[in-house]
Amino acid sequence: MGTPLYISVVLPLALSTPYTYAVPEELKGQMVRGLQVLVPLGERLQAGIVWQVGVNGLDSRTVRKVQAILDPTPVVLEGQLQLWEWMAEYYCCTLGDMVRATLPAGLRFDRDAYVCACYPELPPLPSMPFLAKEMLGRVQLAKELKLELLLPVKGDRDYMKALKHLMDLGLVALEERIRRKSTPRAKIYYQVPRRCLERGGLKEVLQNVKHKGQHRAFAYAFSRIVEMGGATMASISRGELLTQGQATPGILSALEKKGLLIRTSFDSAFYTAENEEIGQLTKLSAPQQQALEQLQASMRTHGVTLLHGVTGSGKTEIYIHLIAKTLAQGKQVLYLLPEIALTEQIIGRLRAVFGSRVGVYHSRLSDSERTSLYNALRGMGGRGNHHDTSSPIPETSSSPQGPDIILCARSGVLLPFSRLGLVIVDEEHEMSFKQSSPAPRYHGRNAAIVLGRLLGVPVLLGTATPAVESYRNALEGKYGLVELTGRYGLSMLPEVELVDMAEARAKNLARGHFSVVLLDAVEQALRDNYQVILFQNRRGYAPYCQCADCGWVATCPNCDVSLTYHRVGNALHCHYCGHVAPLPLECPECHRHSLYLQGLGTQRVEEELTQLIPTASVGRLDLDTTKGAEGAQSVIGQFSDGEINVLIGTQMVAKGLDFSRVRLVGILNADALICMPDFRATERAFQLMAQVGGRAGRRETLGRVLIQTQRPEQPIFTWVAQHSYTAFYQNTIAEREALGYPPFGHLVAIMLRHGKQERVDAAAAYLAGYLRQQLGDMVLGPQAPLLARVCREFQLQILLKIPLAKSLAAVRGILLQAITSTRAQKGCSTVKITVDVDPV
Ligand SMILES: Nc1ncnc2c1ncn2[C@@H]1O[C@H](COP(=O)(O)OP(=O)(O)OP(=O)(O)O)[C@@H](O)[C@H]1O
Ligand SMILES: [Zn+2]
Repeated sequence: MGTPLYISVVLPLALSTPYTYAVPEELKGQMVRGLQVLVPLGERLQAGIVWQVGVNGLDSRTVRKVQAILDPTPVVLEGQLQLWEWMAEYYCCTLGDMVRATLPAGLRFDRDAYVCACYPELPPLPSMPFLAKEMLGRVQLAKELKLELLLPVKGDRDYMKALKHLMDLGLVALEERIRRKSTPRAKIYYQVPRRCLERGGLKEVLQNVKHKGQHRAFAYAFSRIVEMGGATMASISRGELLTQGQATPGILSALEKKGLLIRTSFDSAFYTAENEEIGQLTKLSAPQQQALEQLQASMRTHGVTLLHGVTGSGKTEIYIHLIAKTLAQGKQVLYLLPEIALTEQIIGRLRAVFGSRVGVYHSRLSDSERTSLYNALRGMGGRGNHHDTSSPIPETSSSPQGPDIILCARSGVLLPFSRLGLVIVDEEHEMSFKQSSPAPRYHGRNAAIVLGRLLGVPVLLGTATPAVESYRNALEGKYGLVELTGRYGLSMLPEVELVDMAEARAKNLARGHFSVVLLDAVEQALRDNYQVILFQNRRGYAPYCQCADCGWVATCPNCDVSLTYHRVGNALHCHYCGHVAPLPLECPECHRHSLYLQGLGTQRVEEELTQLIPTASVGRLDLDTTKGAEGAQSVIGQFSDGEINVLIGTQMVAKGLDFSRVRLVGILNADALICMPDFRATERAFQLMAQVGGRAGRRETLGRVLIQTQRPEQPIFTWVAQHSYTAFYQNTIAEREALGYPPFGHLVAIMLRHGKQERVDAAAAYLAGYLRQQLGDMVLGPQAPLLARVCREFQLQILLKIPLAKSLAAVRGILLQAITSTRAQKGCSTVKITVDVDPV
């Protein structure tokens, strides 16, 4: 026996610290950080990640032993572990939260409970309740049964009592077994090699293929891939070839042998095998070239560089040049985007240059595709499921290190990187980079900056409307700053005009929610064969259903919020809990028929517009139309192809879309953006208006933006109209400084929730009192948030406003103690308490 070795292990549970275990002699040589191991916890076995190797000062008699190593190589790399540590500390979450957020399903383990018979032949039995007898009979017959199969409902009390009775008699035993989460079988896809797609390729192939079935199957695959844009990375599923393509497995393998089909395990949305050469890069304009050189210089001296370029200045083109340079050094690029649903355009632009070297990691991928990509990145390409012999992933010729460019929403920062060379955060100002639930409640951009620092990789933030925090960091010299003040080529920033809706109504120059000015502009644009985007940041038809006589408003029974009327289904919906109710025929309070719909949602905009301008062909882009897997893509695609000429949408239409024929952008109700009780309201409103307006006139024709408002005198409209980010910034930063808001202080929001009001009240009062003793007037509240009740739970919020001079780490320490102490109070243990650092 050598000297004992102890390790600490992070378990995917809500535990604040890793647990310590002893390593058996035979496993000692293999212990490294990031390995996945099996350890005992209480009565059960649990998979966990090795956190520290060599923990001192332990008593070998009390420490339990590691049972097994579950994967031969680390599933979490060193850089990831360091990021976990930072995130858990900064965002007040547990390392267990990090495990759950990081590992794809195919690398996680499930626990199953089995009820096993203890005797092959039953001994004479005492008399027992009927339920127990019946249960014993079933177990005895099967020898062992999964617990969930034995109980009619999970945790059913009577059944659990009967089970306990049998266990006490020693007739059955409960056993826990651990197994790898099953991942669905990886699908097989086929691609057509590049040479066949080139001119004349098909003809030549078909001349040389004599077999009729092969002929047909190949022609089918070819035509489908041409339909998909003829890109070499496009792929078609085996299932489709077998059915629509009328192929047989024999035909497919013959075509494969001839090199006419290339087998891959990945959907084209993912990445494919061929290691293609880089396509042609666009030639940068002189200002773009200069910006590129400035960026490169800045990235040598600054960890983070902000590229502030107006809408349509060609930031994406500059990224592409930087990516090409990074790939040329044999390194990877992480490209973060706020919302993966809207990224088809950007994927297309990157694939046009980098082909299959682009990989996309998003929620539409199946568990097995995600696991494959994760494994490929950690250097275990193609063999990710080696434990699961029942479903071998077909061999692919992909490089073992996975794609070189990884396009992803915020969770991309959690992936394993072994040769990262550049991180790009596109549209860095987007507040959707922040995860609000569940923990870790992290900001993707900020986590990316830390990741860059940990790995020694430059981080590039790009946007036309920087977050106030980022711009300040740039002005202060913490970040490098490169600016592009003009659009690419002949394109100019659009002309912005305000429409006074109060005046329009008074003069009878409004129809429904449209001013006549806006209607005329839409008609004119359509007549000239241009396209239009209309922005209204609310989905549904109308946000209120109200009684004109008694003032009653339809509200959600589970949440403190009015119900939104949706035309589709003619019903009232809660946007928070999903509750749906039919539209009442009369007011439930006063029983008169005076109900009317108030307010404006995208469906109503659509309805009014089609009535007012019947020639318009309208598409809608909001959460309701994008729920299906391809929803957003199909609306965006139809608009790109000109099948529709008016696109109506929520903030989704403000995100980096590049359409060549949009001449007009209309903002229907700008006031709804501005009058929000939030210190970030002005920032969000400015960014939204500048971004959505920035979709207009992106080619030669001058674009026009019409903003409808009741209060045109507000300064924000001047900043938007003059495209003056600087004016916006100077005003906003002064206001933030005066009030001590970020970036002049940190905010931490503590939310308490419970089904009973008195429980939340008591817990919040205690917690706030505890915090106030230590932190004084940094503590605000408790107060009811905008939504005092959501999903039948009452909510109270305590806000910490922490000056920059104060150590955030010290405050977090106090906060965690305060929460522990609150949970220990009588009646408070079931109150849910969540902490959100830097909430948005
Ligand atoms: N050097 C170039 N050569 C050819 N086309 C270019 C060049 N630079 C930009 N463009 C074109 O101009 C349009 C706007 O560029 P791009 O989408 O890259 O701008 P952006 O700064 O990313 O815009 P936004 O911030 O509004 O999303 C695109 O259609 C792009 O292809
Ligand atoms: Zn609700």
